[in-house]
Amino acid sequence: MRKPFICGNWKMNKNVEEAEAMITALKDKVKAVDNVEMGICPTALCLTTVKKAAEGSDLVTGAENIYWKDAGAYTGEISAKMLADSNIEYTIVGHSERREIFGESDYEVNKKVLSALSHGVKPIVCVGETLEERKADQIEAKVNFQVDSALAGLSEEEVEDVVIAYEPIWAIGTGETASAEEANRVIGIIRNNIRKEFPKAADKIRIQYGGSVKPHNVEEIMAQSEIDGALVGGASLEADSFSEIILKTAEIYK
Ligand SMILES: O=C[C@H](O)COP(=O)(O)O
Repeated sequence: MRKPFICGNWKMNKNVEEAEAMITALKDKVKAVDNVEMGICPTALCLTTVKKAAEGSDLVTGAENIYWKDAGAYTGEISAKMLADSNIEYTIVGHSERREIFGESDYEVNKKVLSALSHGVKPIVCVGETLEERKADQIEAKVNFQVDSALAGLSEEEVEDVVIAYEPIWAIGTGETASAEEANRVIGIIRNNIRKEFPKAADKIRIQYGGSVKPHNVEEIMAQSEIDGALVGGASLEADSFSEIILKTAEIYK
């Protein structure tokens, strides 16, 4: 069985003091959990604070974005090598906000995935369709293209270390979710597509759902057979709501 992964994406929220306080509160609430991988992706400014505050717990830390070069004249960027040097385990790559607001392409997403893996940092690759694409029956074409592009050039072993987050763009921060069955259906499509090129990795790779995951809907989502966790935005900002999501997932996987 794949170990579920519940990961918070704080986006551009929390200063250093708030980050430390939240992790201190969270780690106490989830200290008994051993069957769910738990993580937080804070801003670059708070990465080492979160890492340090999480010491003594099973919480892992991830960046929200990287650039694919190791070092150099790339103002404003951080590299996978820098994350690895600070023992940061994960990085989100290709979040829809980065694709839409900052124009990040599938080509860049692939370069970032390759760079992350080359430094032992696990990428959480976000994919998902817009409402227009959903209405035009293009969900499958869109997510499979994004996943194929992101995984281009990877070995089967490397694919096992990747996490995919299926986040329908229309469900992010809107309070709207894909029904649990629909999320499960699309995630099944993604897994079957991965199976064509990576038959062994397809059953091992974890595919999360993201988009308005909250304490009140997480049980339904996590009860689905293809869904291996959640990438949580808004509800990861408070220790109470995020720990509730983790504890309910742990209960389902008992
Ligand atoms: O990365 C997380 C997603 O964008 C979901 O955000 P949300 O839970 O606030 O809808």
